[in-house]
Amino acid sequence: MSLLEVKGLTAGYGSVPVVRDVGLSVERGELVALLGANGAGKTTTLLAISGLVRTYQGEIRLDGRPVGGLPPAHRARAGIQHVPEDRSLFPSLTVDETLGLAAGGRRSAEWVLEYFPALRGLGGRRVAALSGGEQQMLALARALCRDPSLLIVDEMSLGLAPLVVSAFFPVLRRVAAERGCGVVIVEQHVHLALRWVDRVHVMAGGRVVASGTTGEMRPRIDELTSAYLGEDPAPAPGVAGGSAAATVTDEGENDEGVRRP
Ligand SMILES: Nc1ncnc2c1ncn2[C@@H]1O[C@H](COP(=O)(O)OP(=O)(O)OP(=O)(O)O)[C@@H](O)[C@H]1O
Repeated sequence: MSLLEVKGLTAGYGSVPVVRDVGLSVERGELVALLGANGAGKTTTLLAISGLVRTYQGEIRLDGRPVGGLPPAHRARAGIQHVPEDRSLFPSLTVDETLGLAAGGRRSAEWVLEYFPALRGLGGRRVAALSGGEQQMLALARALCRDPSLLIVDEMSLGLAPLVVSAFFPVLRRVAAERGCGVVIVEQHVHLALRWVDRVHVMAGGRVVASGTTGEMRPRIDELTSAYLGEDPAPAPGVAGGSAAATVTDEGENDEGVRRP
């Protein structure tokens, strides 16, 4: 049984469906990328999985349990954590306050900081004073504080340099492997995603038009790019990967050298 199974999902805004008959799955410990050009329906699909937009038809199962009828807060309790495109952090809170609120006093956020050690030195800093990379780290760390079984990350790279983004992938791989959670990422850097994820779903016009393992999709990258994906804002030359703990303290810095296993 897959961790997440989505079948025949039709969802949208008001009375207008914008994604139709979407099917996808995520296994435990797996990184899955949702790729597609602007407006393809990636964000809407993720929002529908989290219960944040209207679903007209279809099935969403988490660990075999139907969650499609549950309100967003119940889906979150069931194990779904969503890092939205805008990260939705509170600018006036400090890093410690943000993580403390997310942990809700139930458990320490200490284990989360092992994945993001750069946040340790920033505990008293307000979100508004963090760099874009640090804010993304905090948004990911906040989501992990709830120990999700499914982590959804929309546009992880938005506003960040490819070098910074490449530092997050090995961390997510480690999280998935060590915590056994599934991770779904919308990523605009197609080549970067293909270097790190296990499986890919390509969306166009509100539908999933291609799916496969990274190994299956890599040889099709040119075909998929010209048909559906548009231009890839390709990673900077020489970006090979990042360390398994995000140490980005400012845009443009990371540890390099760890490749996808
Ligand atoms: N709040 C909304 N109300 C109505 N239509 C919307 C709304 N948000 C998005 N849409 C429309 O839904 C379609 C899919 O948008 P969506 O944001 O899901 O695509 P996307 O693949 O995530 O694109 P991008 O990469 O640009 O974020 C687009 O045509 C978009 O204009």
